[in-house]
Amino acid sequence: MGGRGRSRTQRKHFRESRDNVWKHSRSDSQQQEQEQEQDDNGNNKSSNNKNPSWEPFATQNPSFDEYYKEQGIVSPEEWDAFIEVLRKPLPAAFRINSSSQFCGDIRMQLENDFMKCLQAEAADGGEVVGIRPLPWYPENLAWHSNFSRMQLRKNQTLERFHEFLKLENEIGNITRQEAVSMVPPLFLDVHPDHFVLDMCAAPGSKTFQLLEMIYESIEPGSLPSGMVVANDVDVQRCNLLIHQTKRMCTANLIVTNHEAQHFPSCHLNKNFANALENGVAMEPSVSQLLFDRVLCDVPCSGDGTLRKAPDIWRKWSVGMGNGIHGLQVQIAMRGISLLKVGGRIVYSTCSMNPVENEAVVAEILRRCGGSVELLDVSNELPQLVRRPGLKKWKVRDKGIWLASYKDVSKFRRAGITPSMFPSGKSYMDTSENDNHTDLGERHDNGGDENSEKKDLEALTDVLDEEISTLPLERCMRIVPHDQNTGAFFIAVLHKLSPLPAIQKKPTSLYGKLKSNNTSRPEKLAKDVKEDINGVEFNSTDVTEEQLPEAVSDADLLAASDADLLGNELEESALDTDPSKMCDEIEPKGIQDPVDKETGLEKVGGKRKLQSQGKWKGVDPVVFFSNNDIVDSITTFYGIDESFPFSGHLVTRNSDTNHVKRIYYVSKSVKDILELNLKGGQQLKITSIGLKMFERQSSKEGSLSPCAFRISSEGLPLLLPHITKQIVHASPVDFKHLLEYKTIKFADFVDAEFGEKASKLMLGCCVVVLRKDDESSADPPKVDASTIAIGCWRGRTNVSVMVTAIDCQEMLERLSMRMETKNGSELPETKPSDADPEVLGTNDVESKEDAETIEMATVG
Ligand SMILES: C[S@@+](CC[C@H](N)C(=O)[O-])C[C@H]1O[C@@H](n2cnc3c(N)ncnc32)[C@H](O)[C@@H]1O
Repeated sequence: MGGRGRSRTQRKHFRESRDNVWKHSRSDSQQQEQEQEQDDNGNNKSSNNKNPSWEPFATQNPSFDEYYKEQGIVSPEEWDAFIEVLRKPLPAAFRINSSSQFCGDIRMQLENDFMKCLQAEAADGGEVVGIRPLPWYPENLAWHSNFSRMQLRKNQTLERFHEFLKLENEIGNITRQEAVSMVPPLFLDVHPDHFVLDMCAAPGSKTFQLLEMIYESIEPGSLPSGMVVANDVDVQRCNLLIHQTKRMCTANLIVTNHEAQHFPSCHLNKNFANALENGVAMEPSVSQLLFDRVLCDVPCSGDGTLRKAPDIWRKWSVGMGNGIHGLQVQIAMRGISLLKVGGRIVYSTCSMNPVENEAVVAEILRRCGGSVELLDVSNELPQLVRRPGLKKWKVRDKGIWLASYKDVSKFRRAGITPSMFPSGKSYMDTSENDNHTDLGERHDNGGDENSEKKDLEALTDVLDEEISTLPLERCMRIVPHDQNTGAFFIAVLHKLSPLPAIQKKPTSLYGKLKSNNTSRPEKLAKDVKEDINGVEFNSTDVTEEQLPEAVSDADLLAASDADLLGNELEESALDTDPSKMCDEIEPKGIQDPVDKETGLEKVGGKRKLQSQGKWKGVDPVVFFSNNDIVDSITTFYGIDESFPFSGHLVTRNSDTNHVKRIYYVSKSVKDILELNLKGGQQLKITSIGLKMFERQSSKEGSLSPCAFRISSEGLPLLLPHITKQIVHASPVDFKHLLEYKTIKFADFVDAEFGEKASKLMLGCCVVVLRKDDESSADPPKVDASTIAIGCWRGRTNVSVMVTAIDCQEMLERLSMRMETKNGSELPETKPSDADPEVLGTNDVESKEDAETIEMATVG
């Protein structure tokens, strides 16, 4: 699976929307130049730069220094080393897609070719240039490379390596990803039968990793029983996520577009449950959507990505972390509520700030009242250097250090909450038995803001330190100077029992509601009840004392539909847009926010809104039930009966006669889809399943007995199950097809192959590369190493439906395999004349429907 099967259109989107990490951005080189231009204190020497757009990024920010020195995330002795590394550009890192058919070949090439060549050159006195596997990532699948443009220009091996990376990245065999961003999925312990929720998933690098884990050890032609739901609130970033994960060619993924803190608890609705009781409907196999694993990679201030995004130096302020803490708690709590008992949730940020990290973890532990445990994972990934979480920290607000909530003036209580402090205690809690004068109290009784500030400044020196009693040392903080990376924070939690139900006083619920939306009390009460039906509750063992915040987790759980908590975030005066904060690339240059296949809404565009589904602007997902079409496809390709086919097909168009694309969904996704349909379409699905068939739109296509061709994404899954329209080619004919794209039946080197091809029906067919030990008489066998391409059997020839770049990659892989095996190349014979009848050799992009030109391999 993965690393193949993208159409040119998809790849174009993908390329345009991603930074090219192999090409040092101008900011990187500017940063390097700037380093040279700085004096020892980090001050800029060059002051005569008139063009502001050419200003180098300032890699310093006094508030940043002051804040983190005080928080003690590194010791005072380490500070200089820490800050020095933070100012340096980040080395590139990438992962080999473990589910790609060519995973082993690529790893071998990195280990035996590039790494060794560069080592040999260094030993010969050349410049030392590092490419090396990340020691903590399993099976040498993740790599780090560090070289400058100058080195690239001077070194031939590096130049070759650079070209290799560009090609494999484009093909999808490798994925560029910041090293530390690869860590959270590794702690999630995902198995192929798990249902996994990735709550804040775009642009999708971690989703891709999770999918690879689901697919581990899965045979070609079969699917894992687990699945991934990847969610993001941002429509445009959802599109990026869809394009990223499409490279995985998976039927086990649903992409949704919700606020994670309000992710729906998808369960049977009351009407359906009643119908069941009356024996009216069939019971679905899943009655509520809960997950075995949840990844909660929340939006954050992103200061762990300073090396990659040096503009954060300028933007950084204390308010960024304070402003987003509340949302982070809400998202994590929602994740825990959607987690099965016994399941694991990973909370992560690319921020170093304890308010976004330890404070959030501490708050969720308090809210969960013993039903969730913070795991000690110190013996997992032992080679990953990390530091224990902090037990104490302070909160800074408006230039003042606050050691506990009692230090917060009443004017600031909307933005600074008790949950930000190590004890998590509210003003009421901390003022009890407190002998010294309490500022909060004093100002509640009529102090003005200026005198309050003076008082607080005076108090700063004598703040009582709060120390958390929770085992926060089990959290992990990765700091840049430990292993030349970005920074990251990770906490691993285990759900031990159902979440406690909170018996809220009706007044606080409605009080909150009143201030938000006085006209909705009845609706809210109904929403709460419905959601409680869906989410597990145990009303026995929690008291309000365990819930320091005004809004309890019961509210939080209950509020997935009600907009109960929305205002809390607004009140906390975010000085930055959380949806744009991310440890990964920004979706630059997305040309068209509509994914034409998924039907995702075009923001501000002219797309006609569909009204069939619950969600405006998003085409509904419908099971494809046109038996005539399904039968014609089954017969044409001879799909064997053992393959679960009918019932697994979906489309985004309820008019089955005009369907252009048919998608395949795994059993797990099918079950959830059925649940969603029966439960009132709670899920806003922007993409689902694997594109398996596409309507053939060309003139010649209409002459084929089957209107639908197999899409390149669908071929790997279908290949072991098709018995017709499939032929095996010798290596030399296979290579010729890739080289010349169209070959007349009579021109194949193996005449028998030409004859067999001519006997296929007009239309889509599959050409499989014959293995050394197979004769043309053998029936086709398919295994993990089988290589196949989608082709078109025309009137006089066979034409490949493969783009030029995919052909190039496939040819390179084939010749590398041949060389390794025989030490020899394939014979260079050329067919008499390549016929561009269907697809011109160099004409792939000019065809009317560029998406018809595809390739697929099995793996
Ligand atoms: C740190 S990035 C996620 C990176 C991603 N996990 C990856 O590895 O590629 C945070 C993401 O959260 C999304 N986001 C922000 N607020 C959100 C919310 N309330 N609900 C869901 N997603 C949100 C942003 O759009 C952004 O894509």
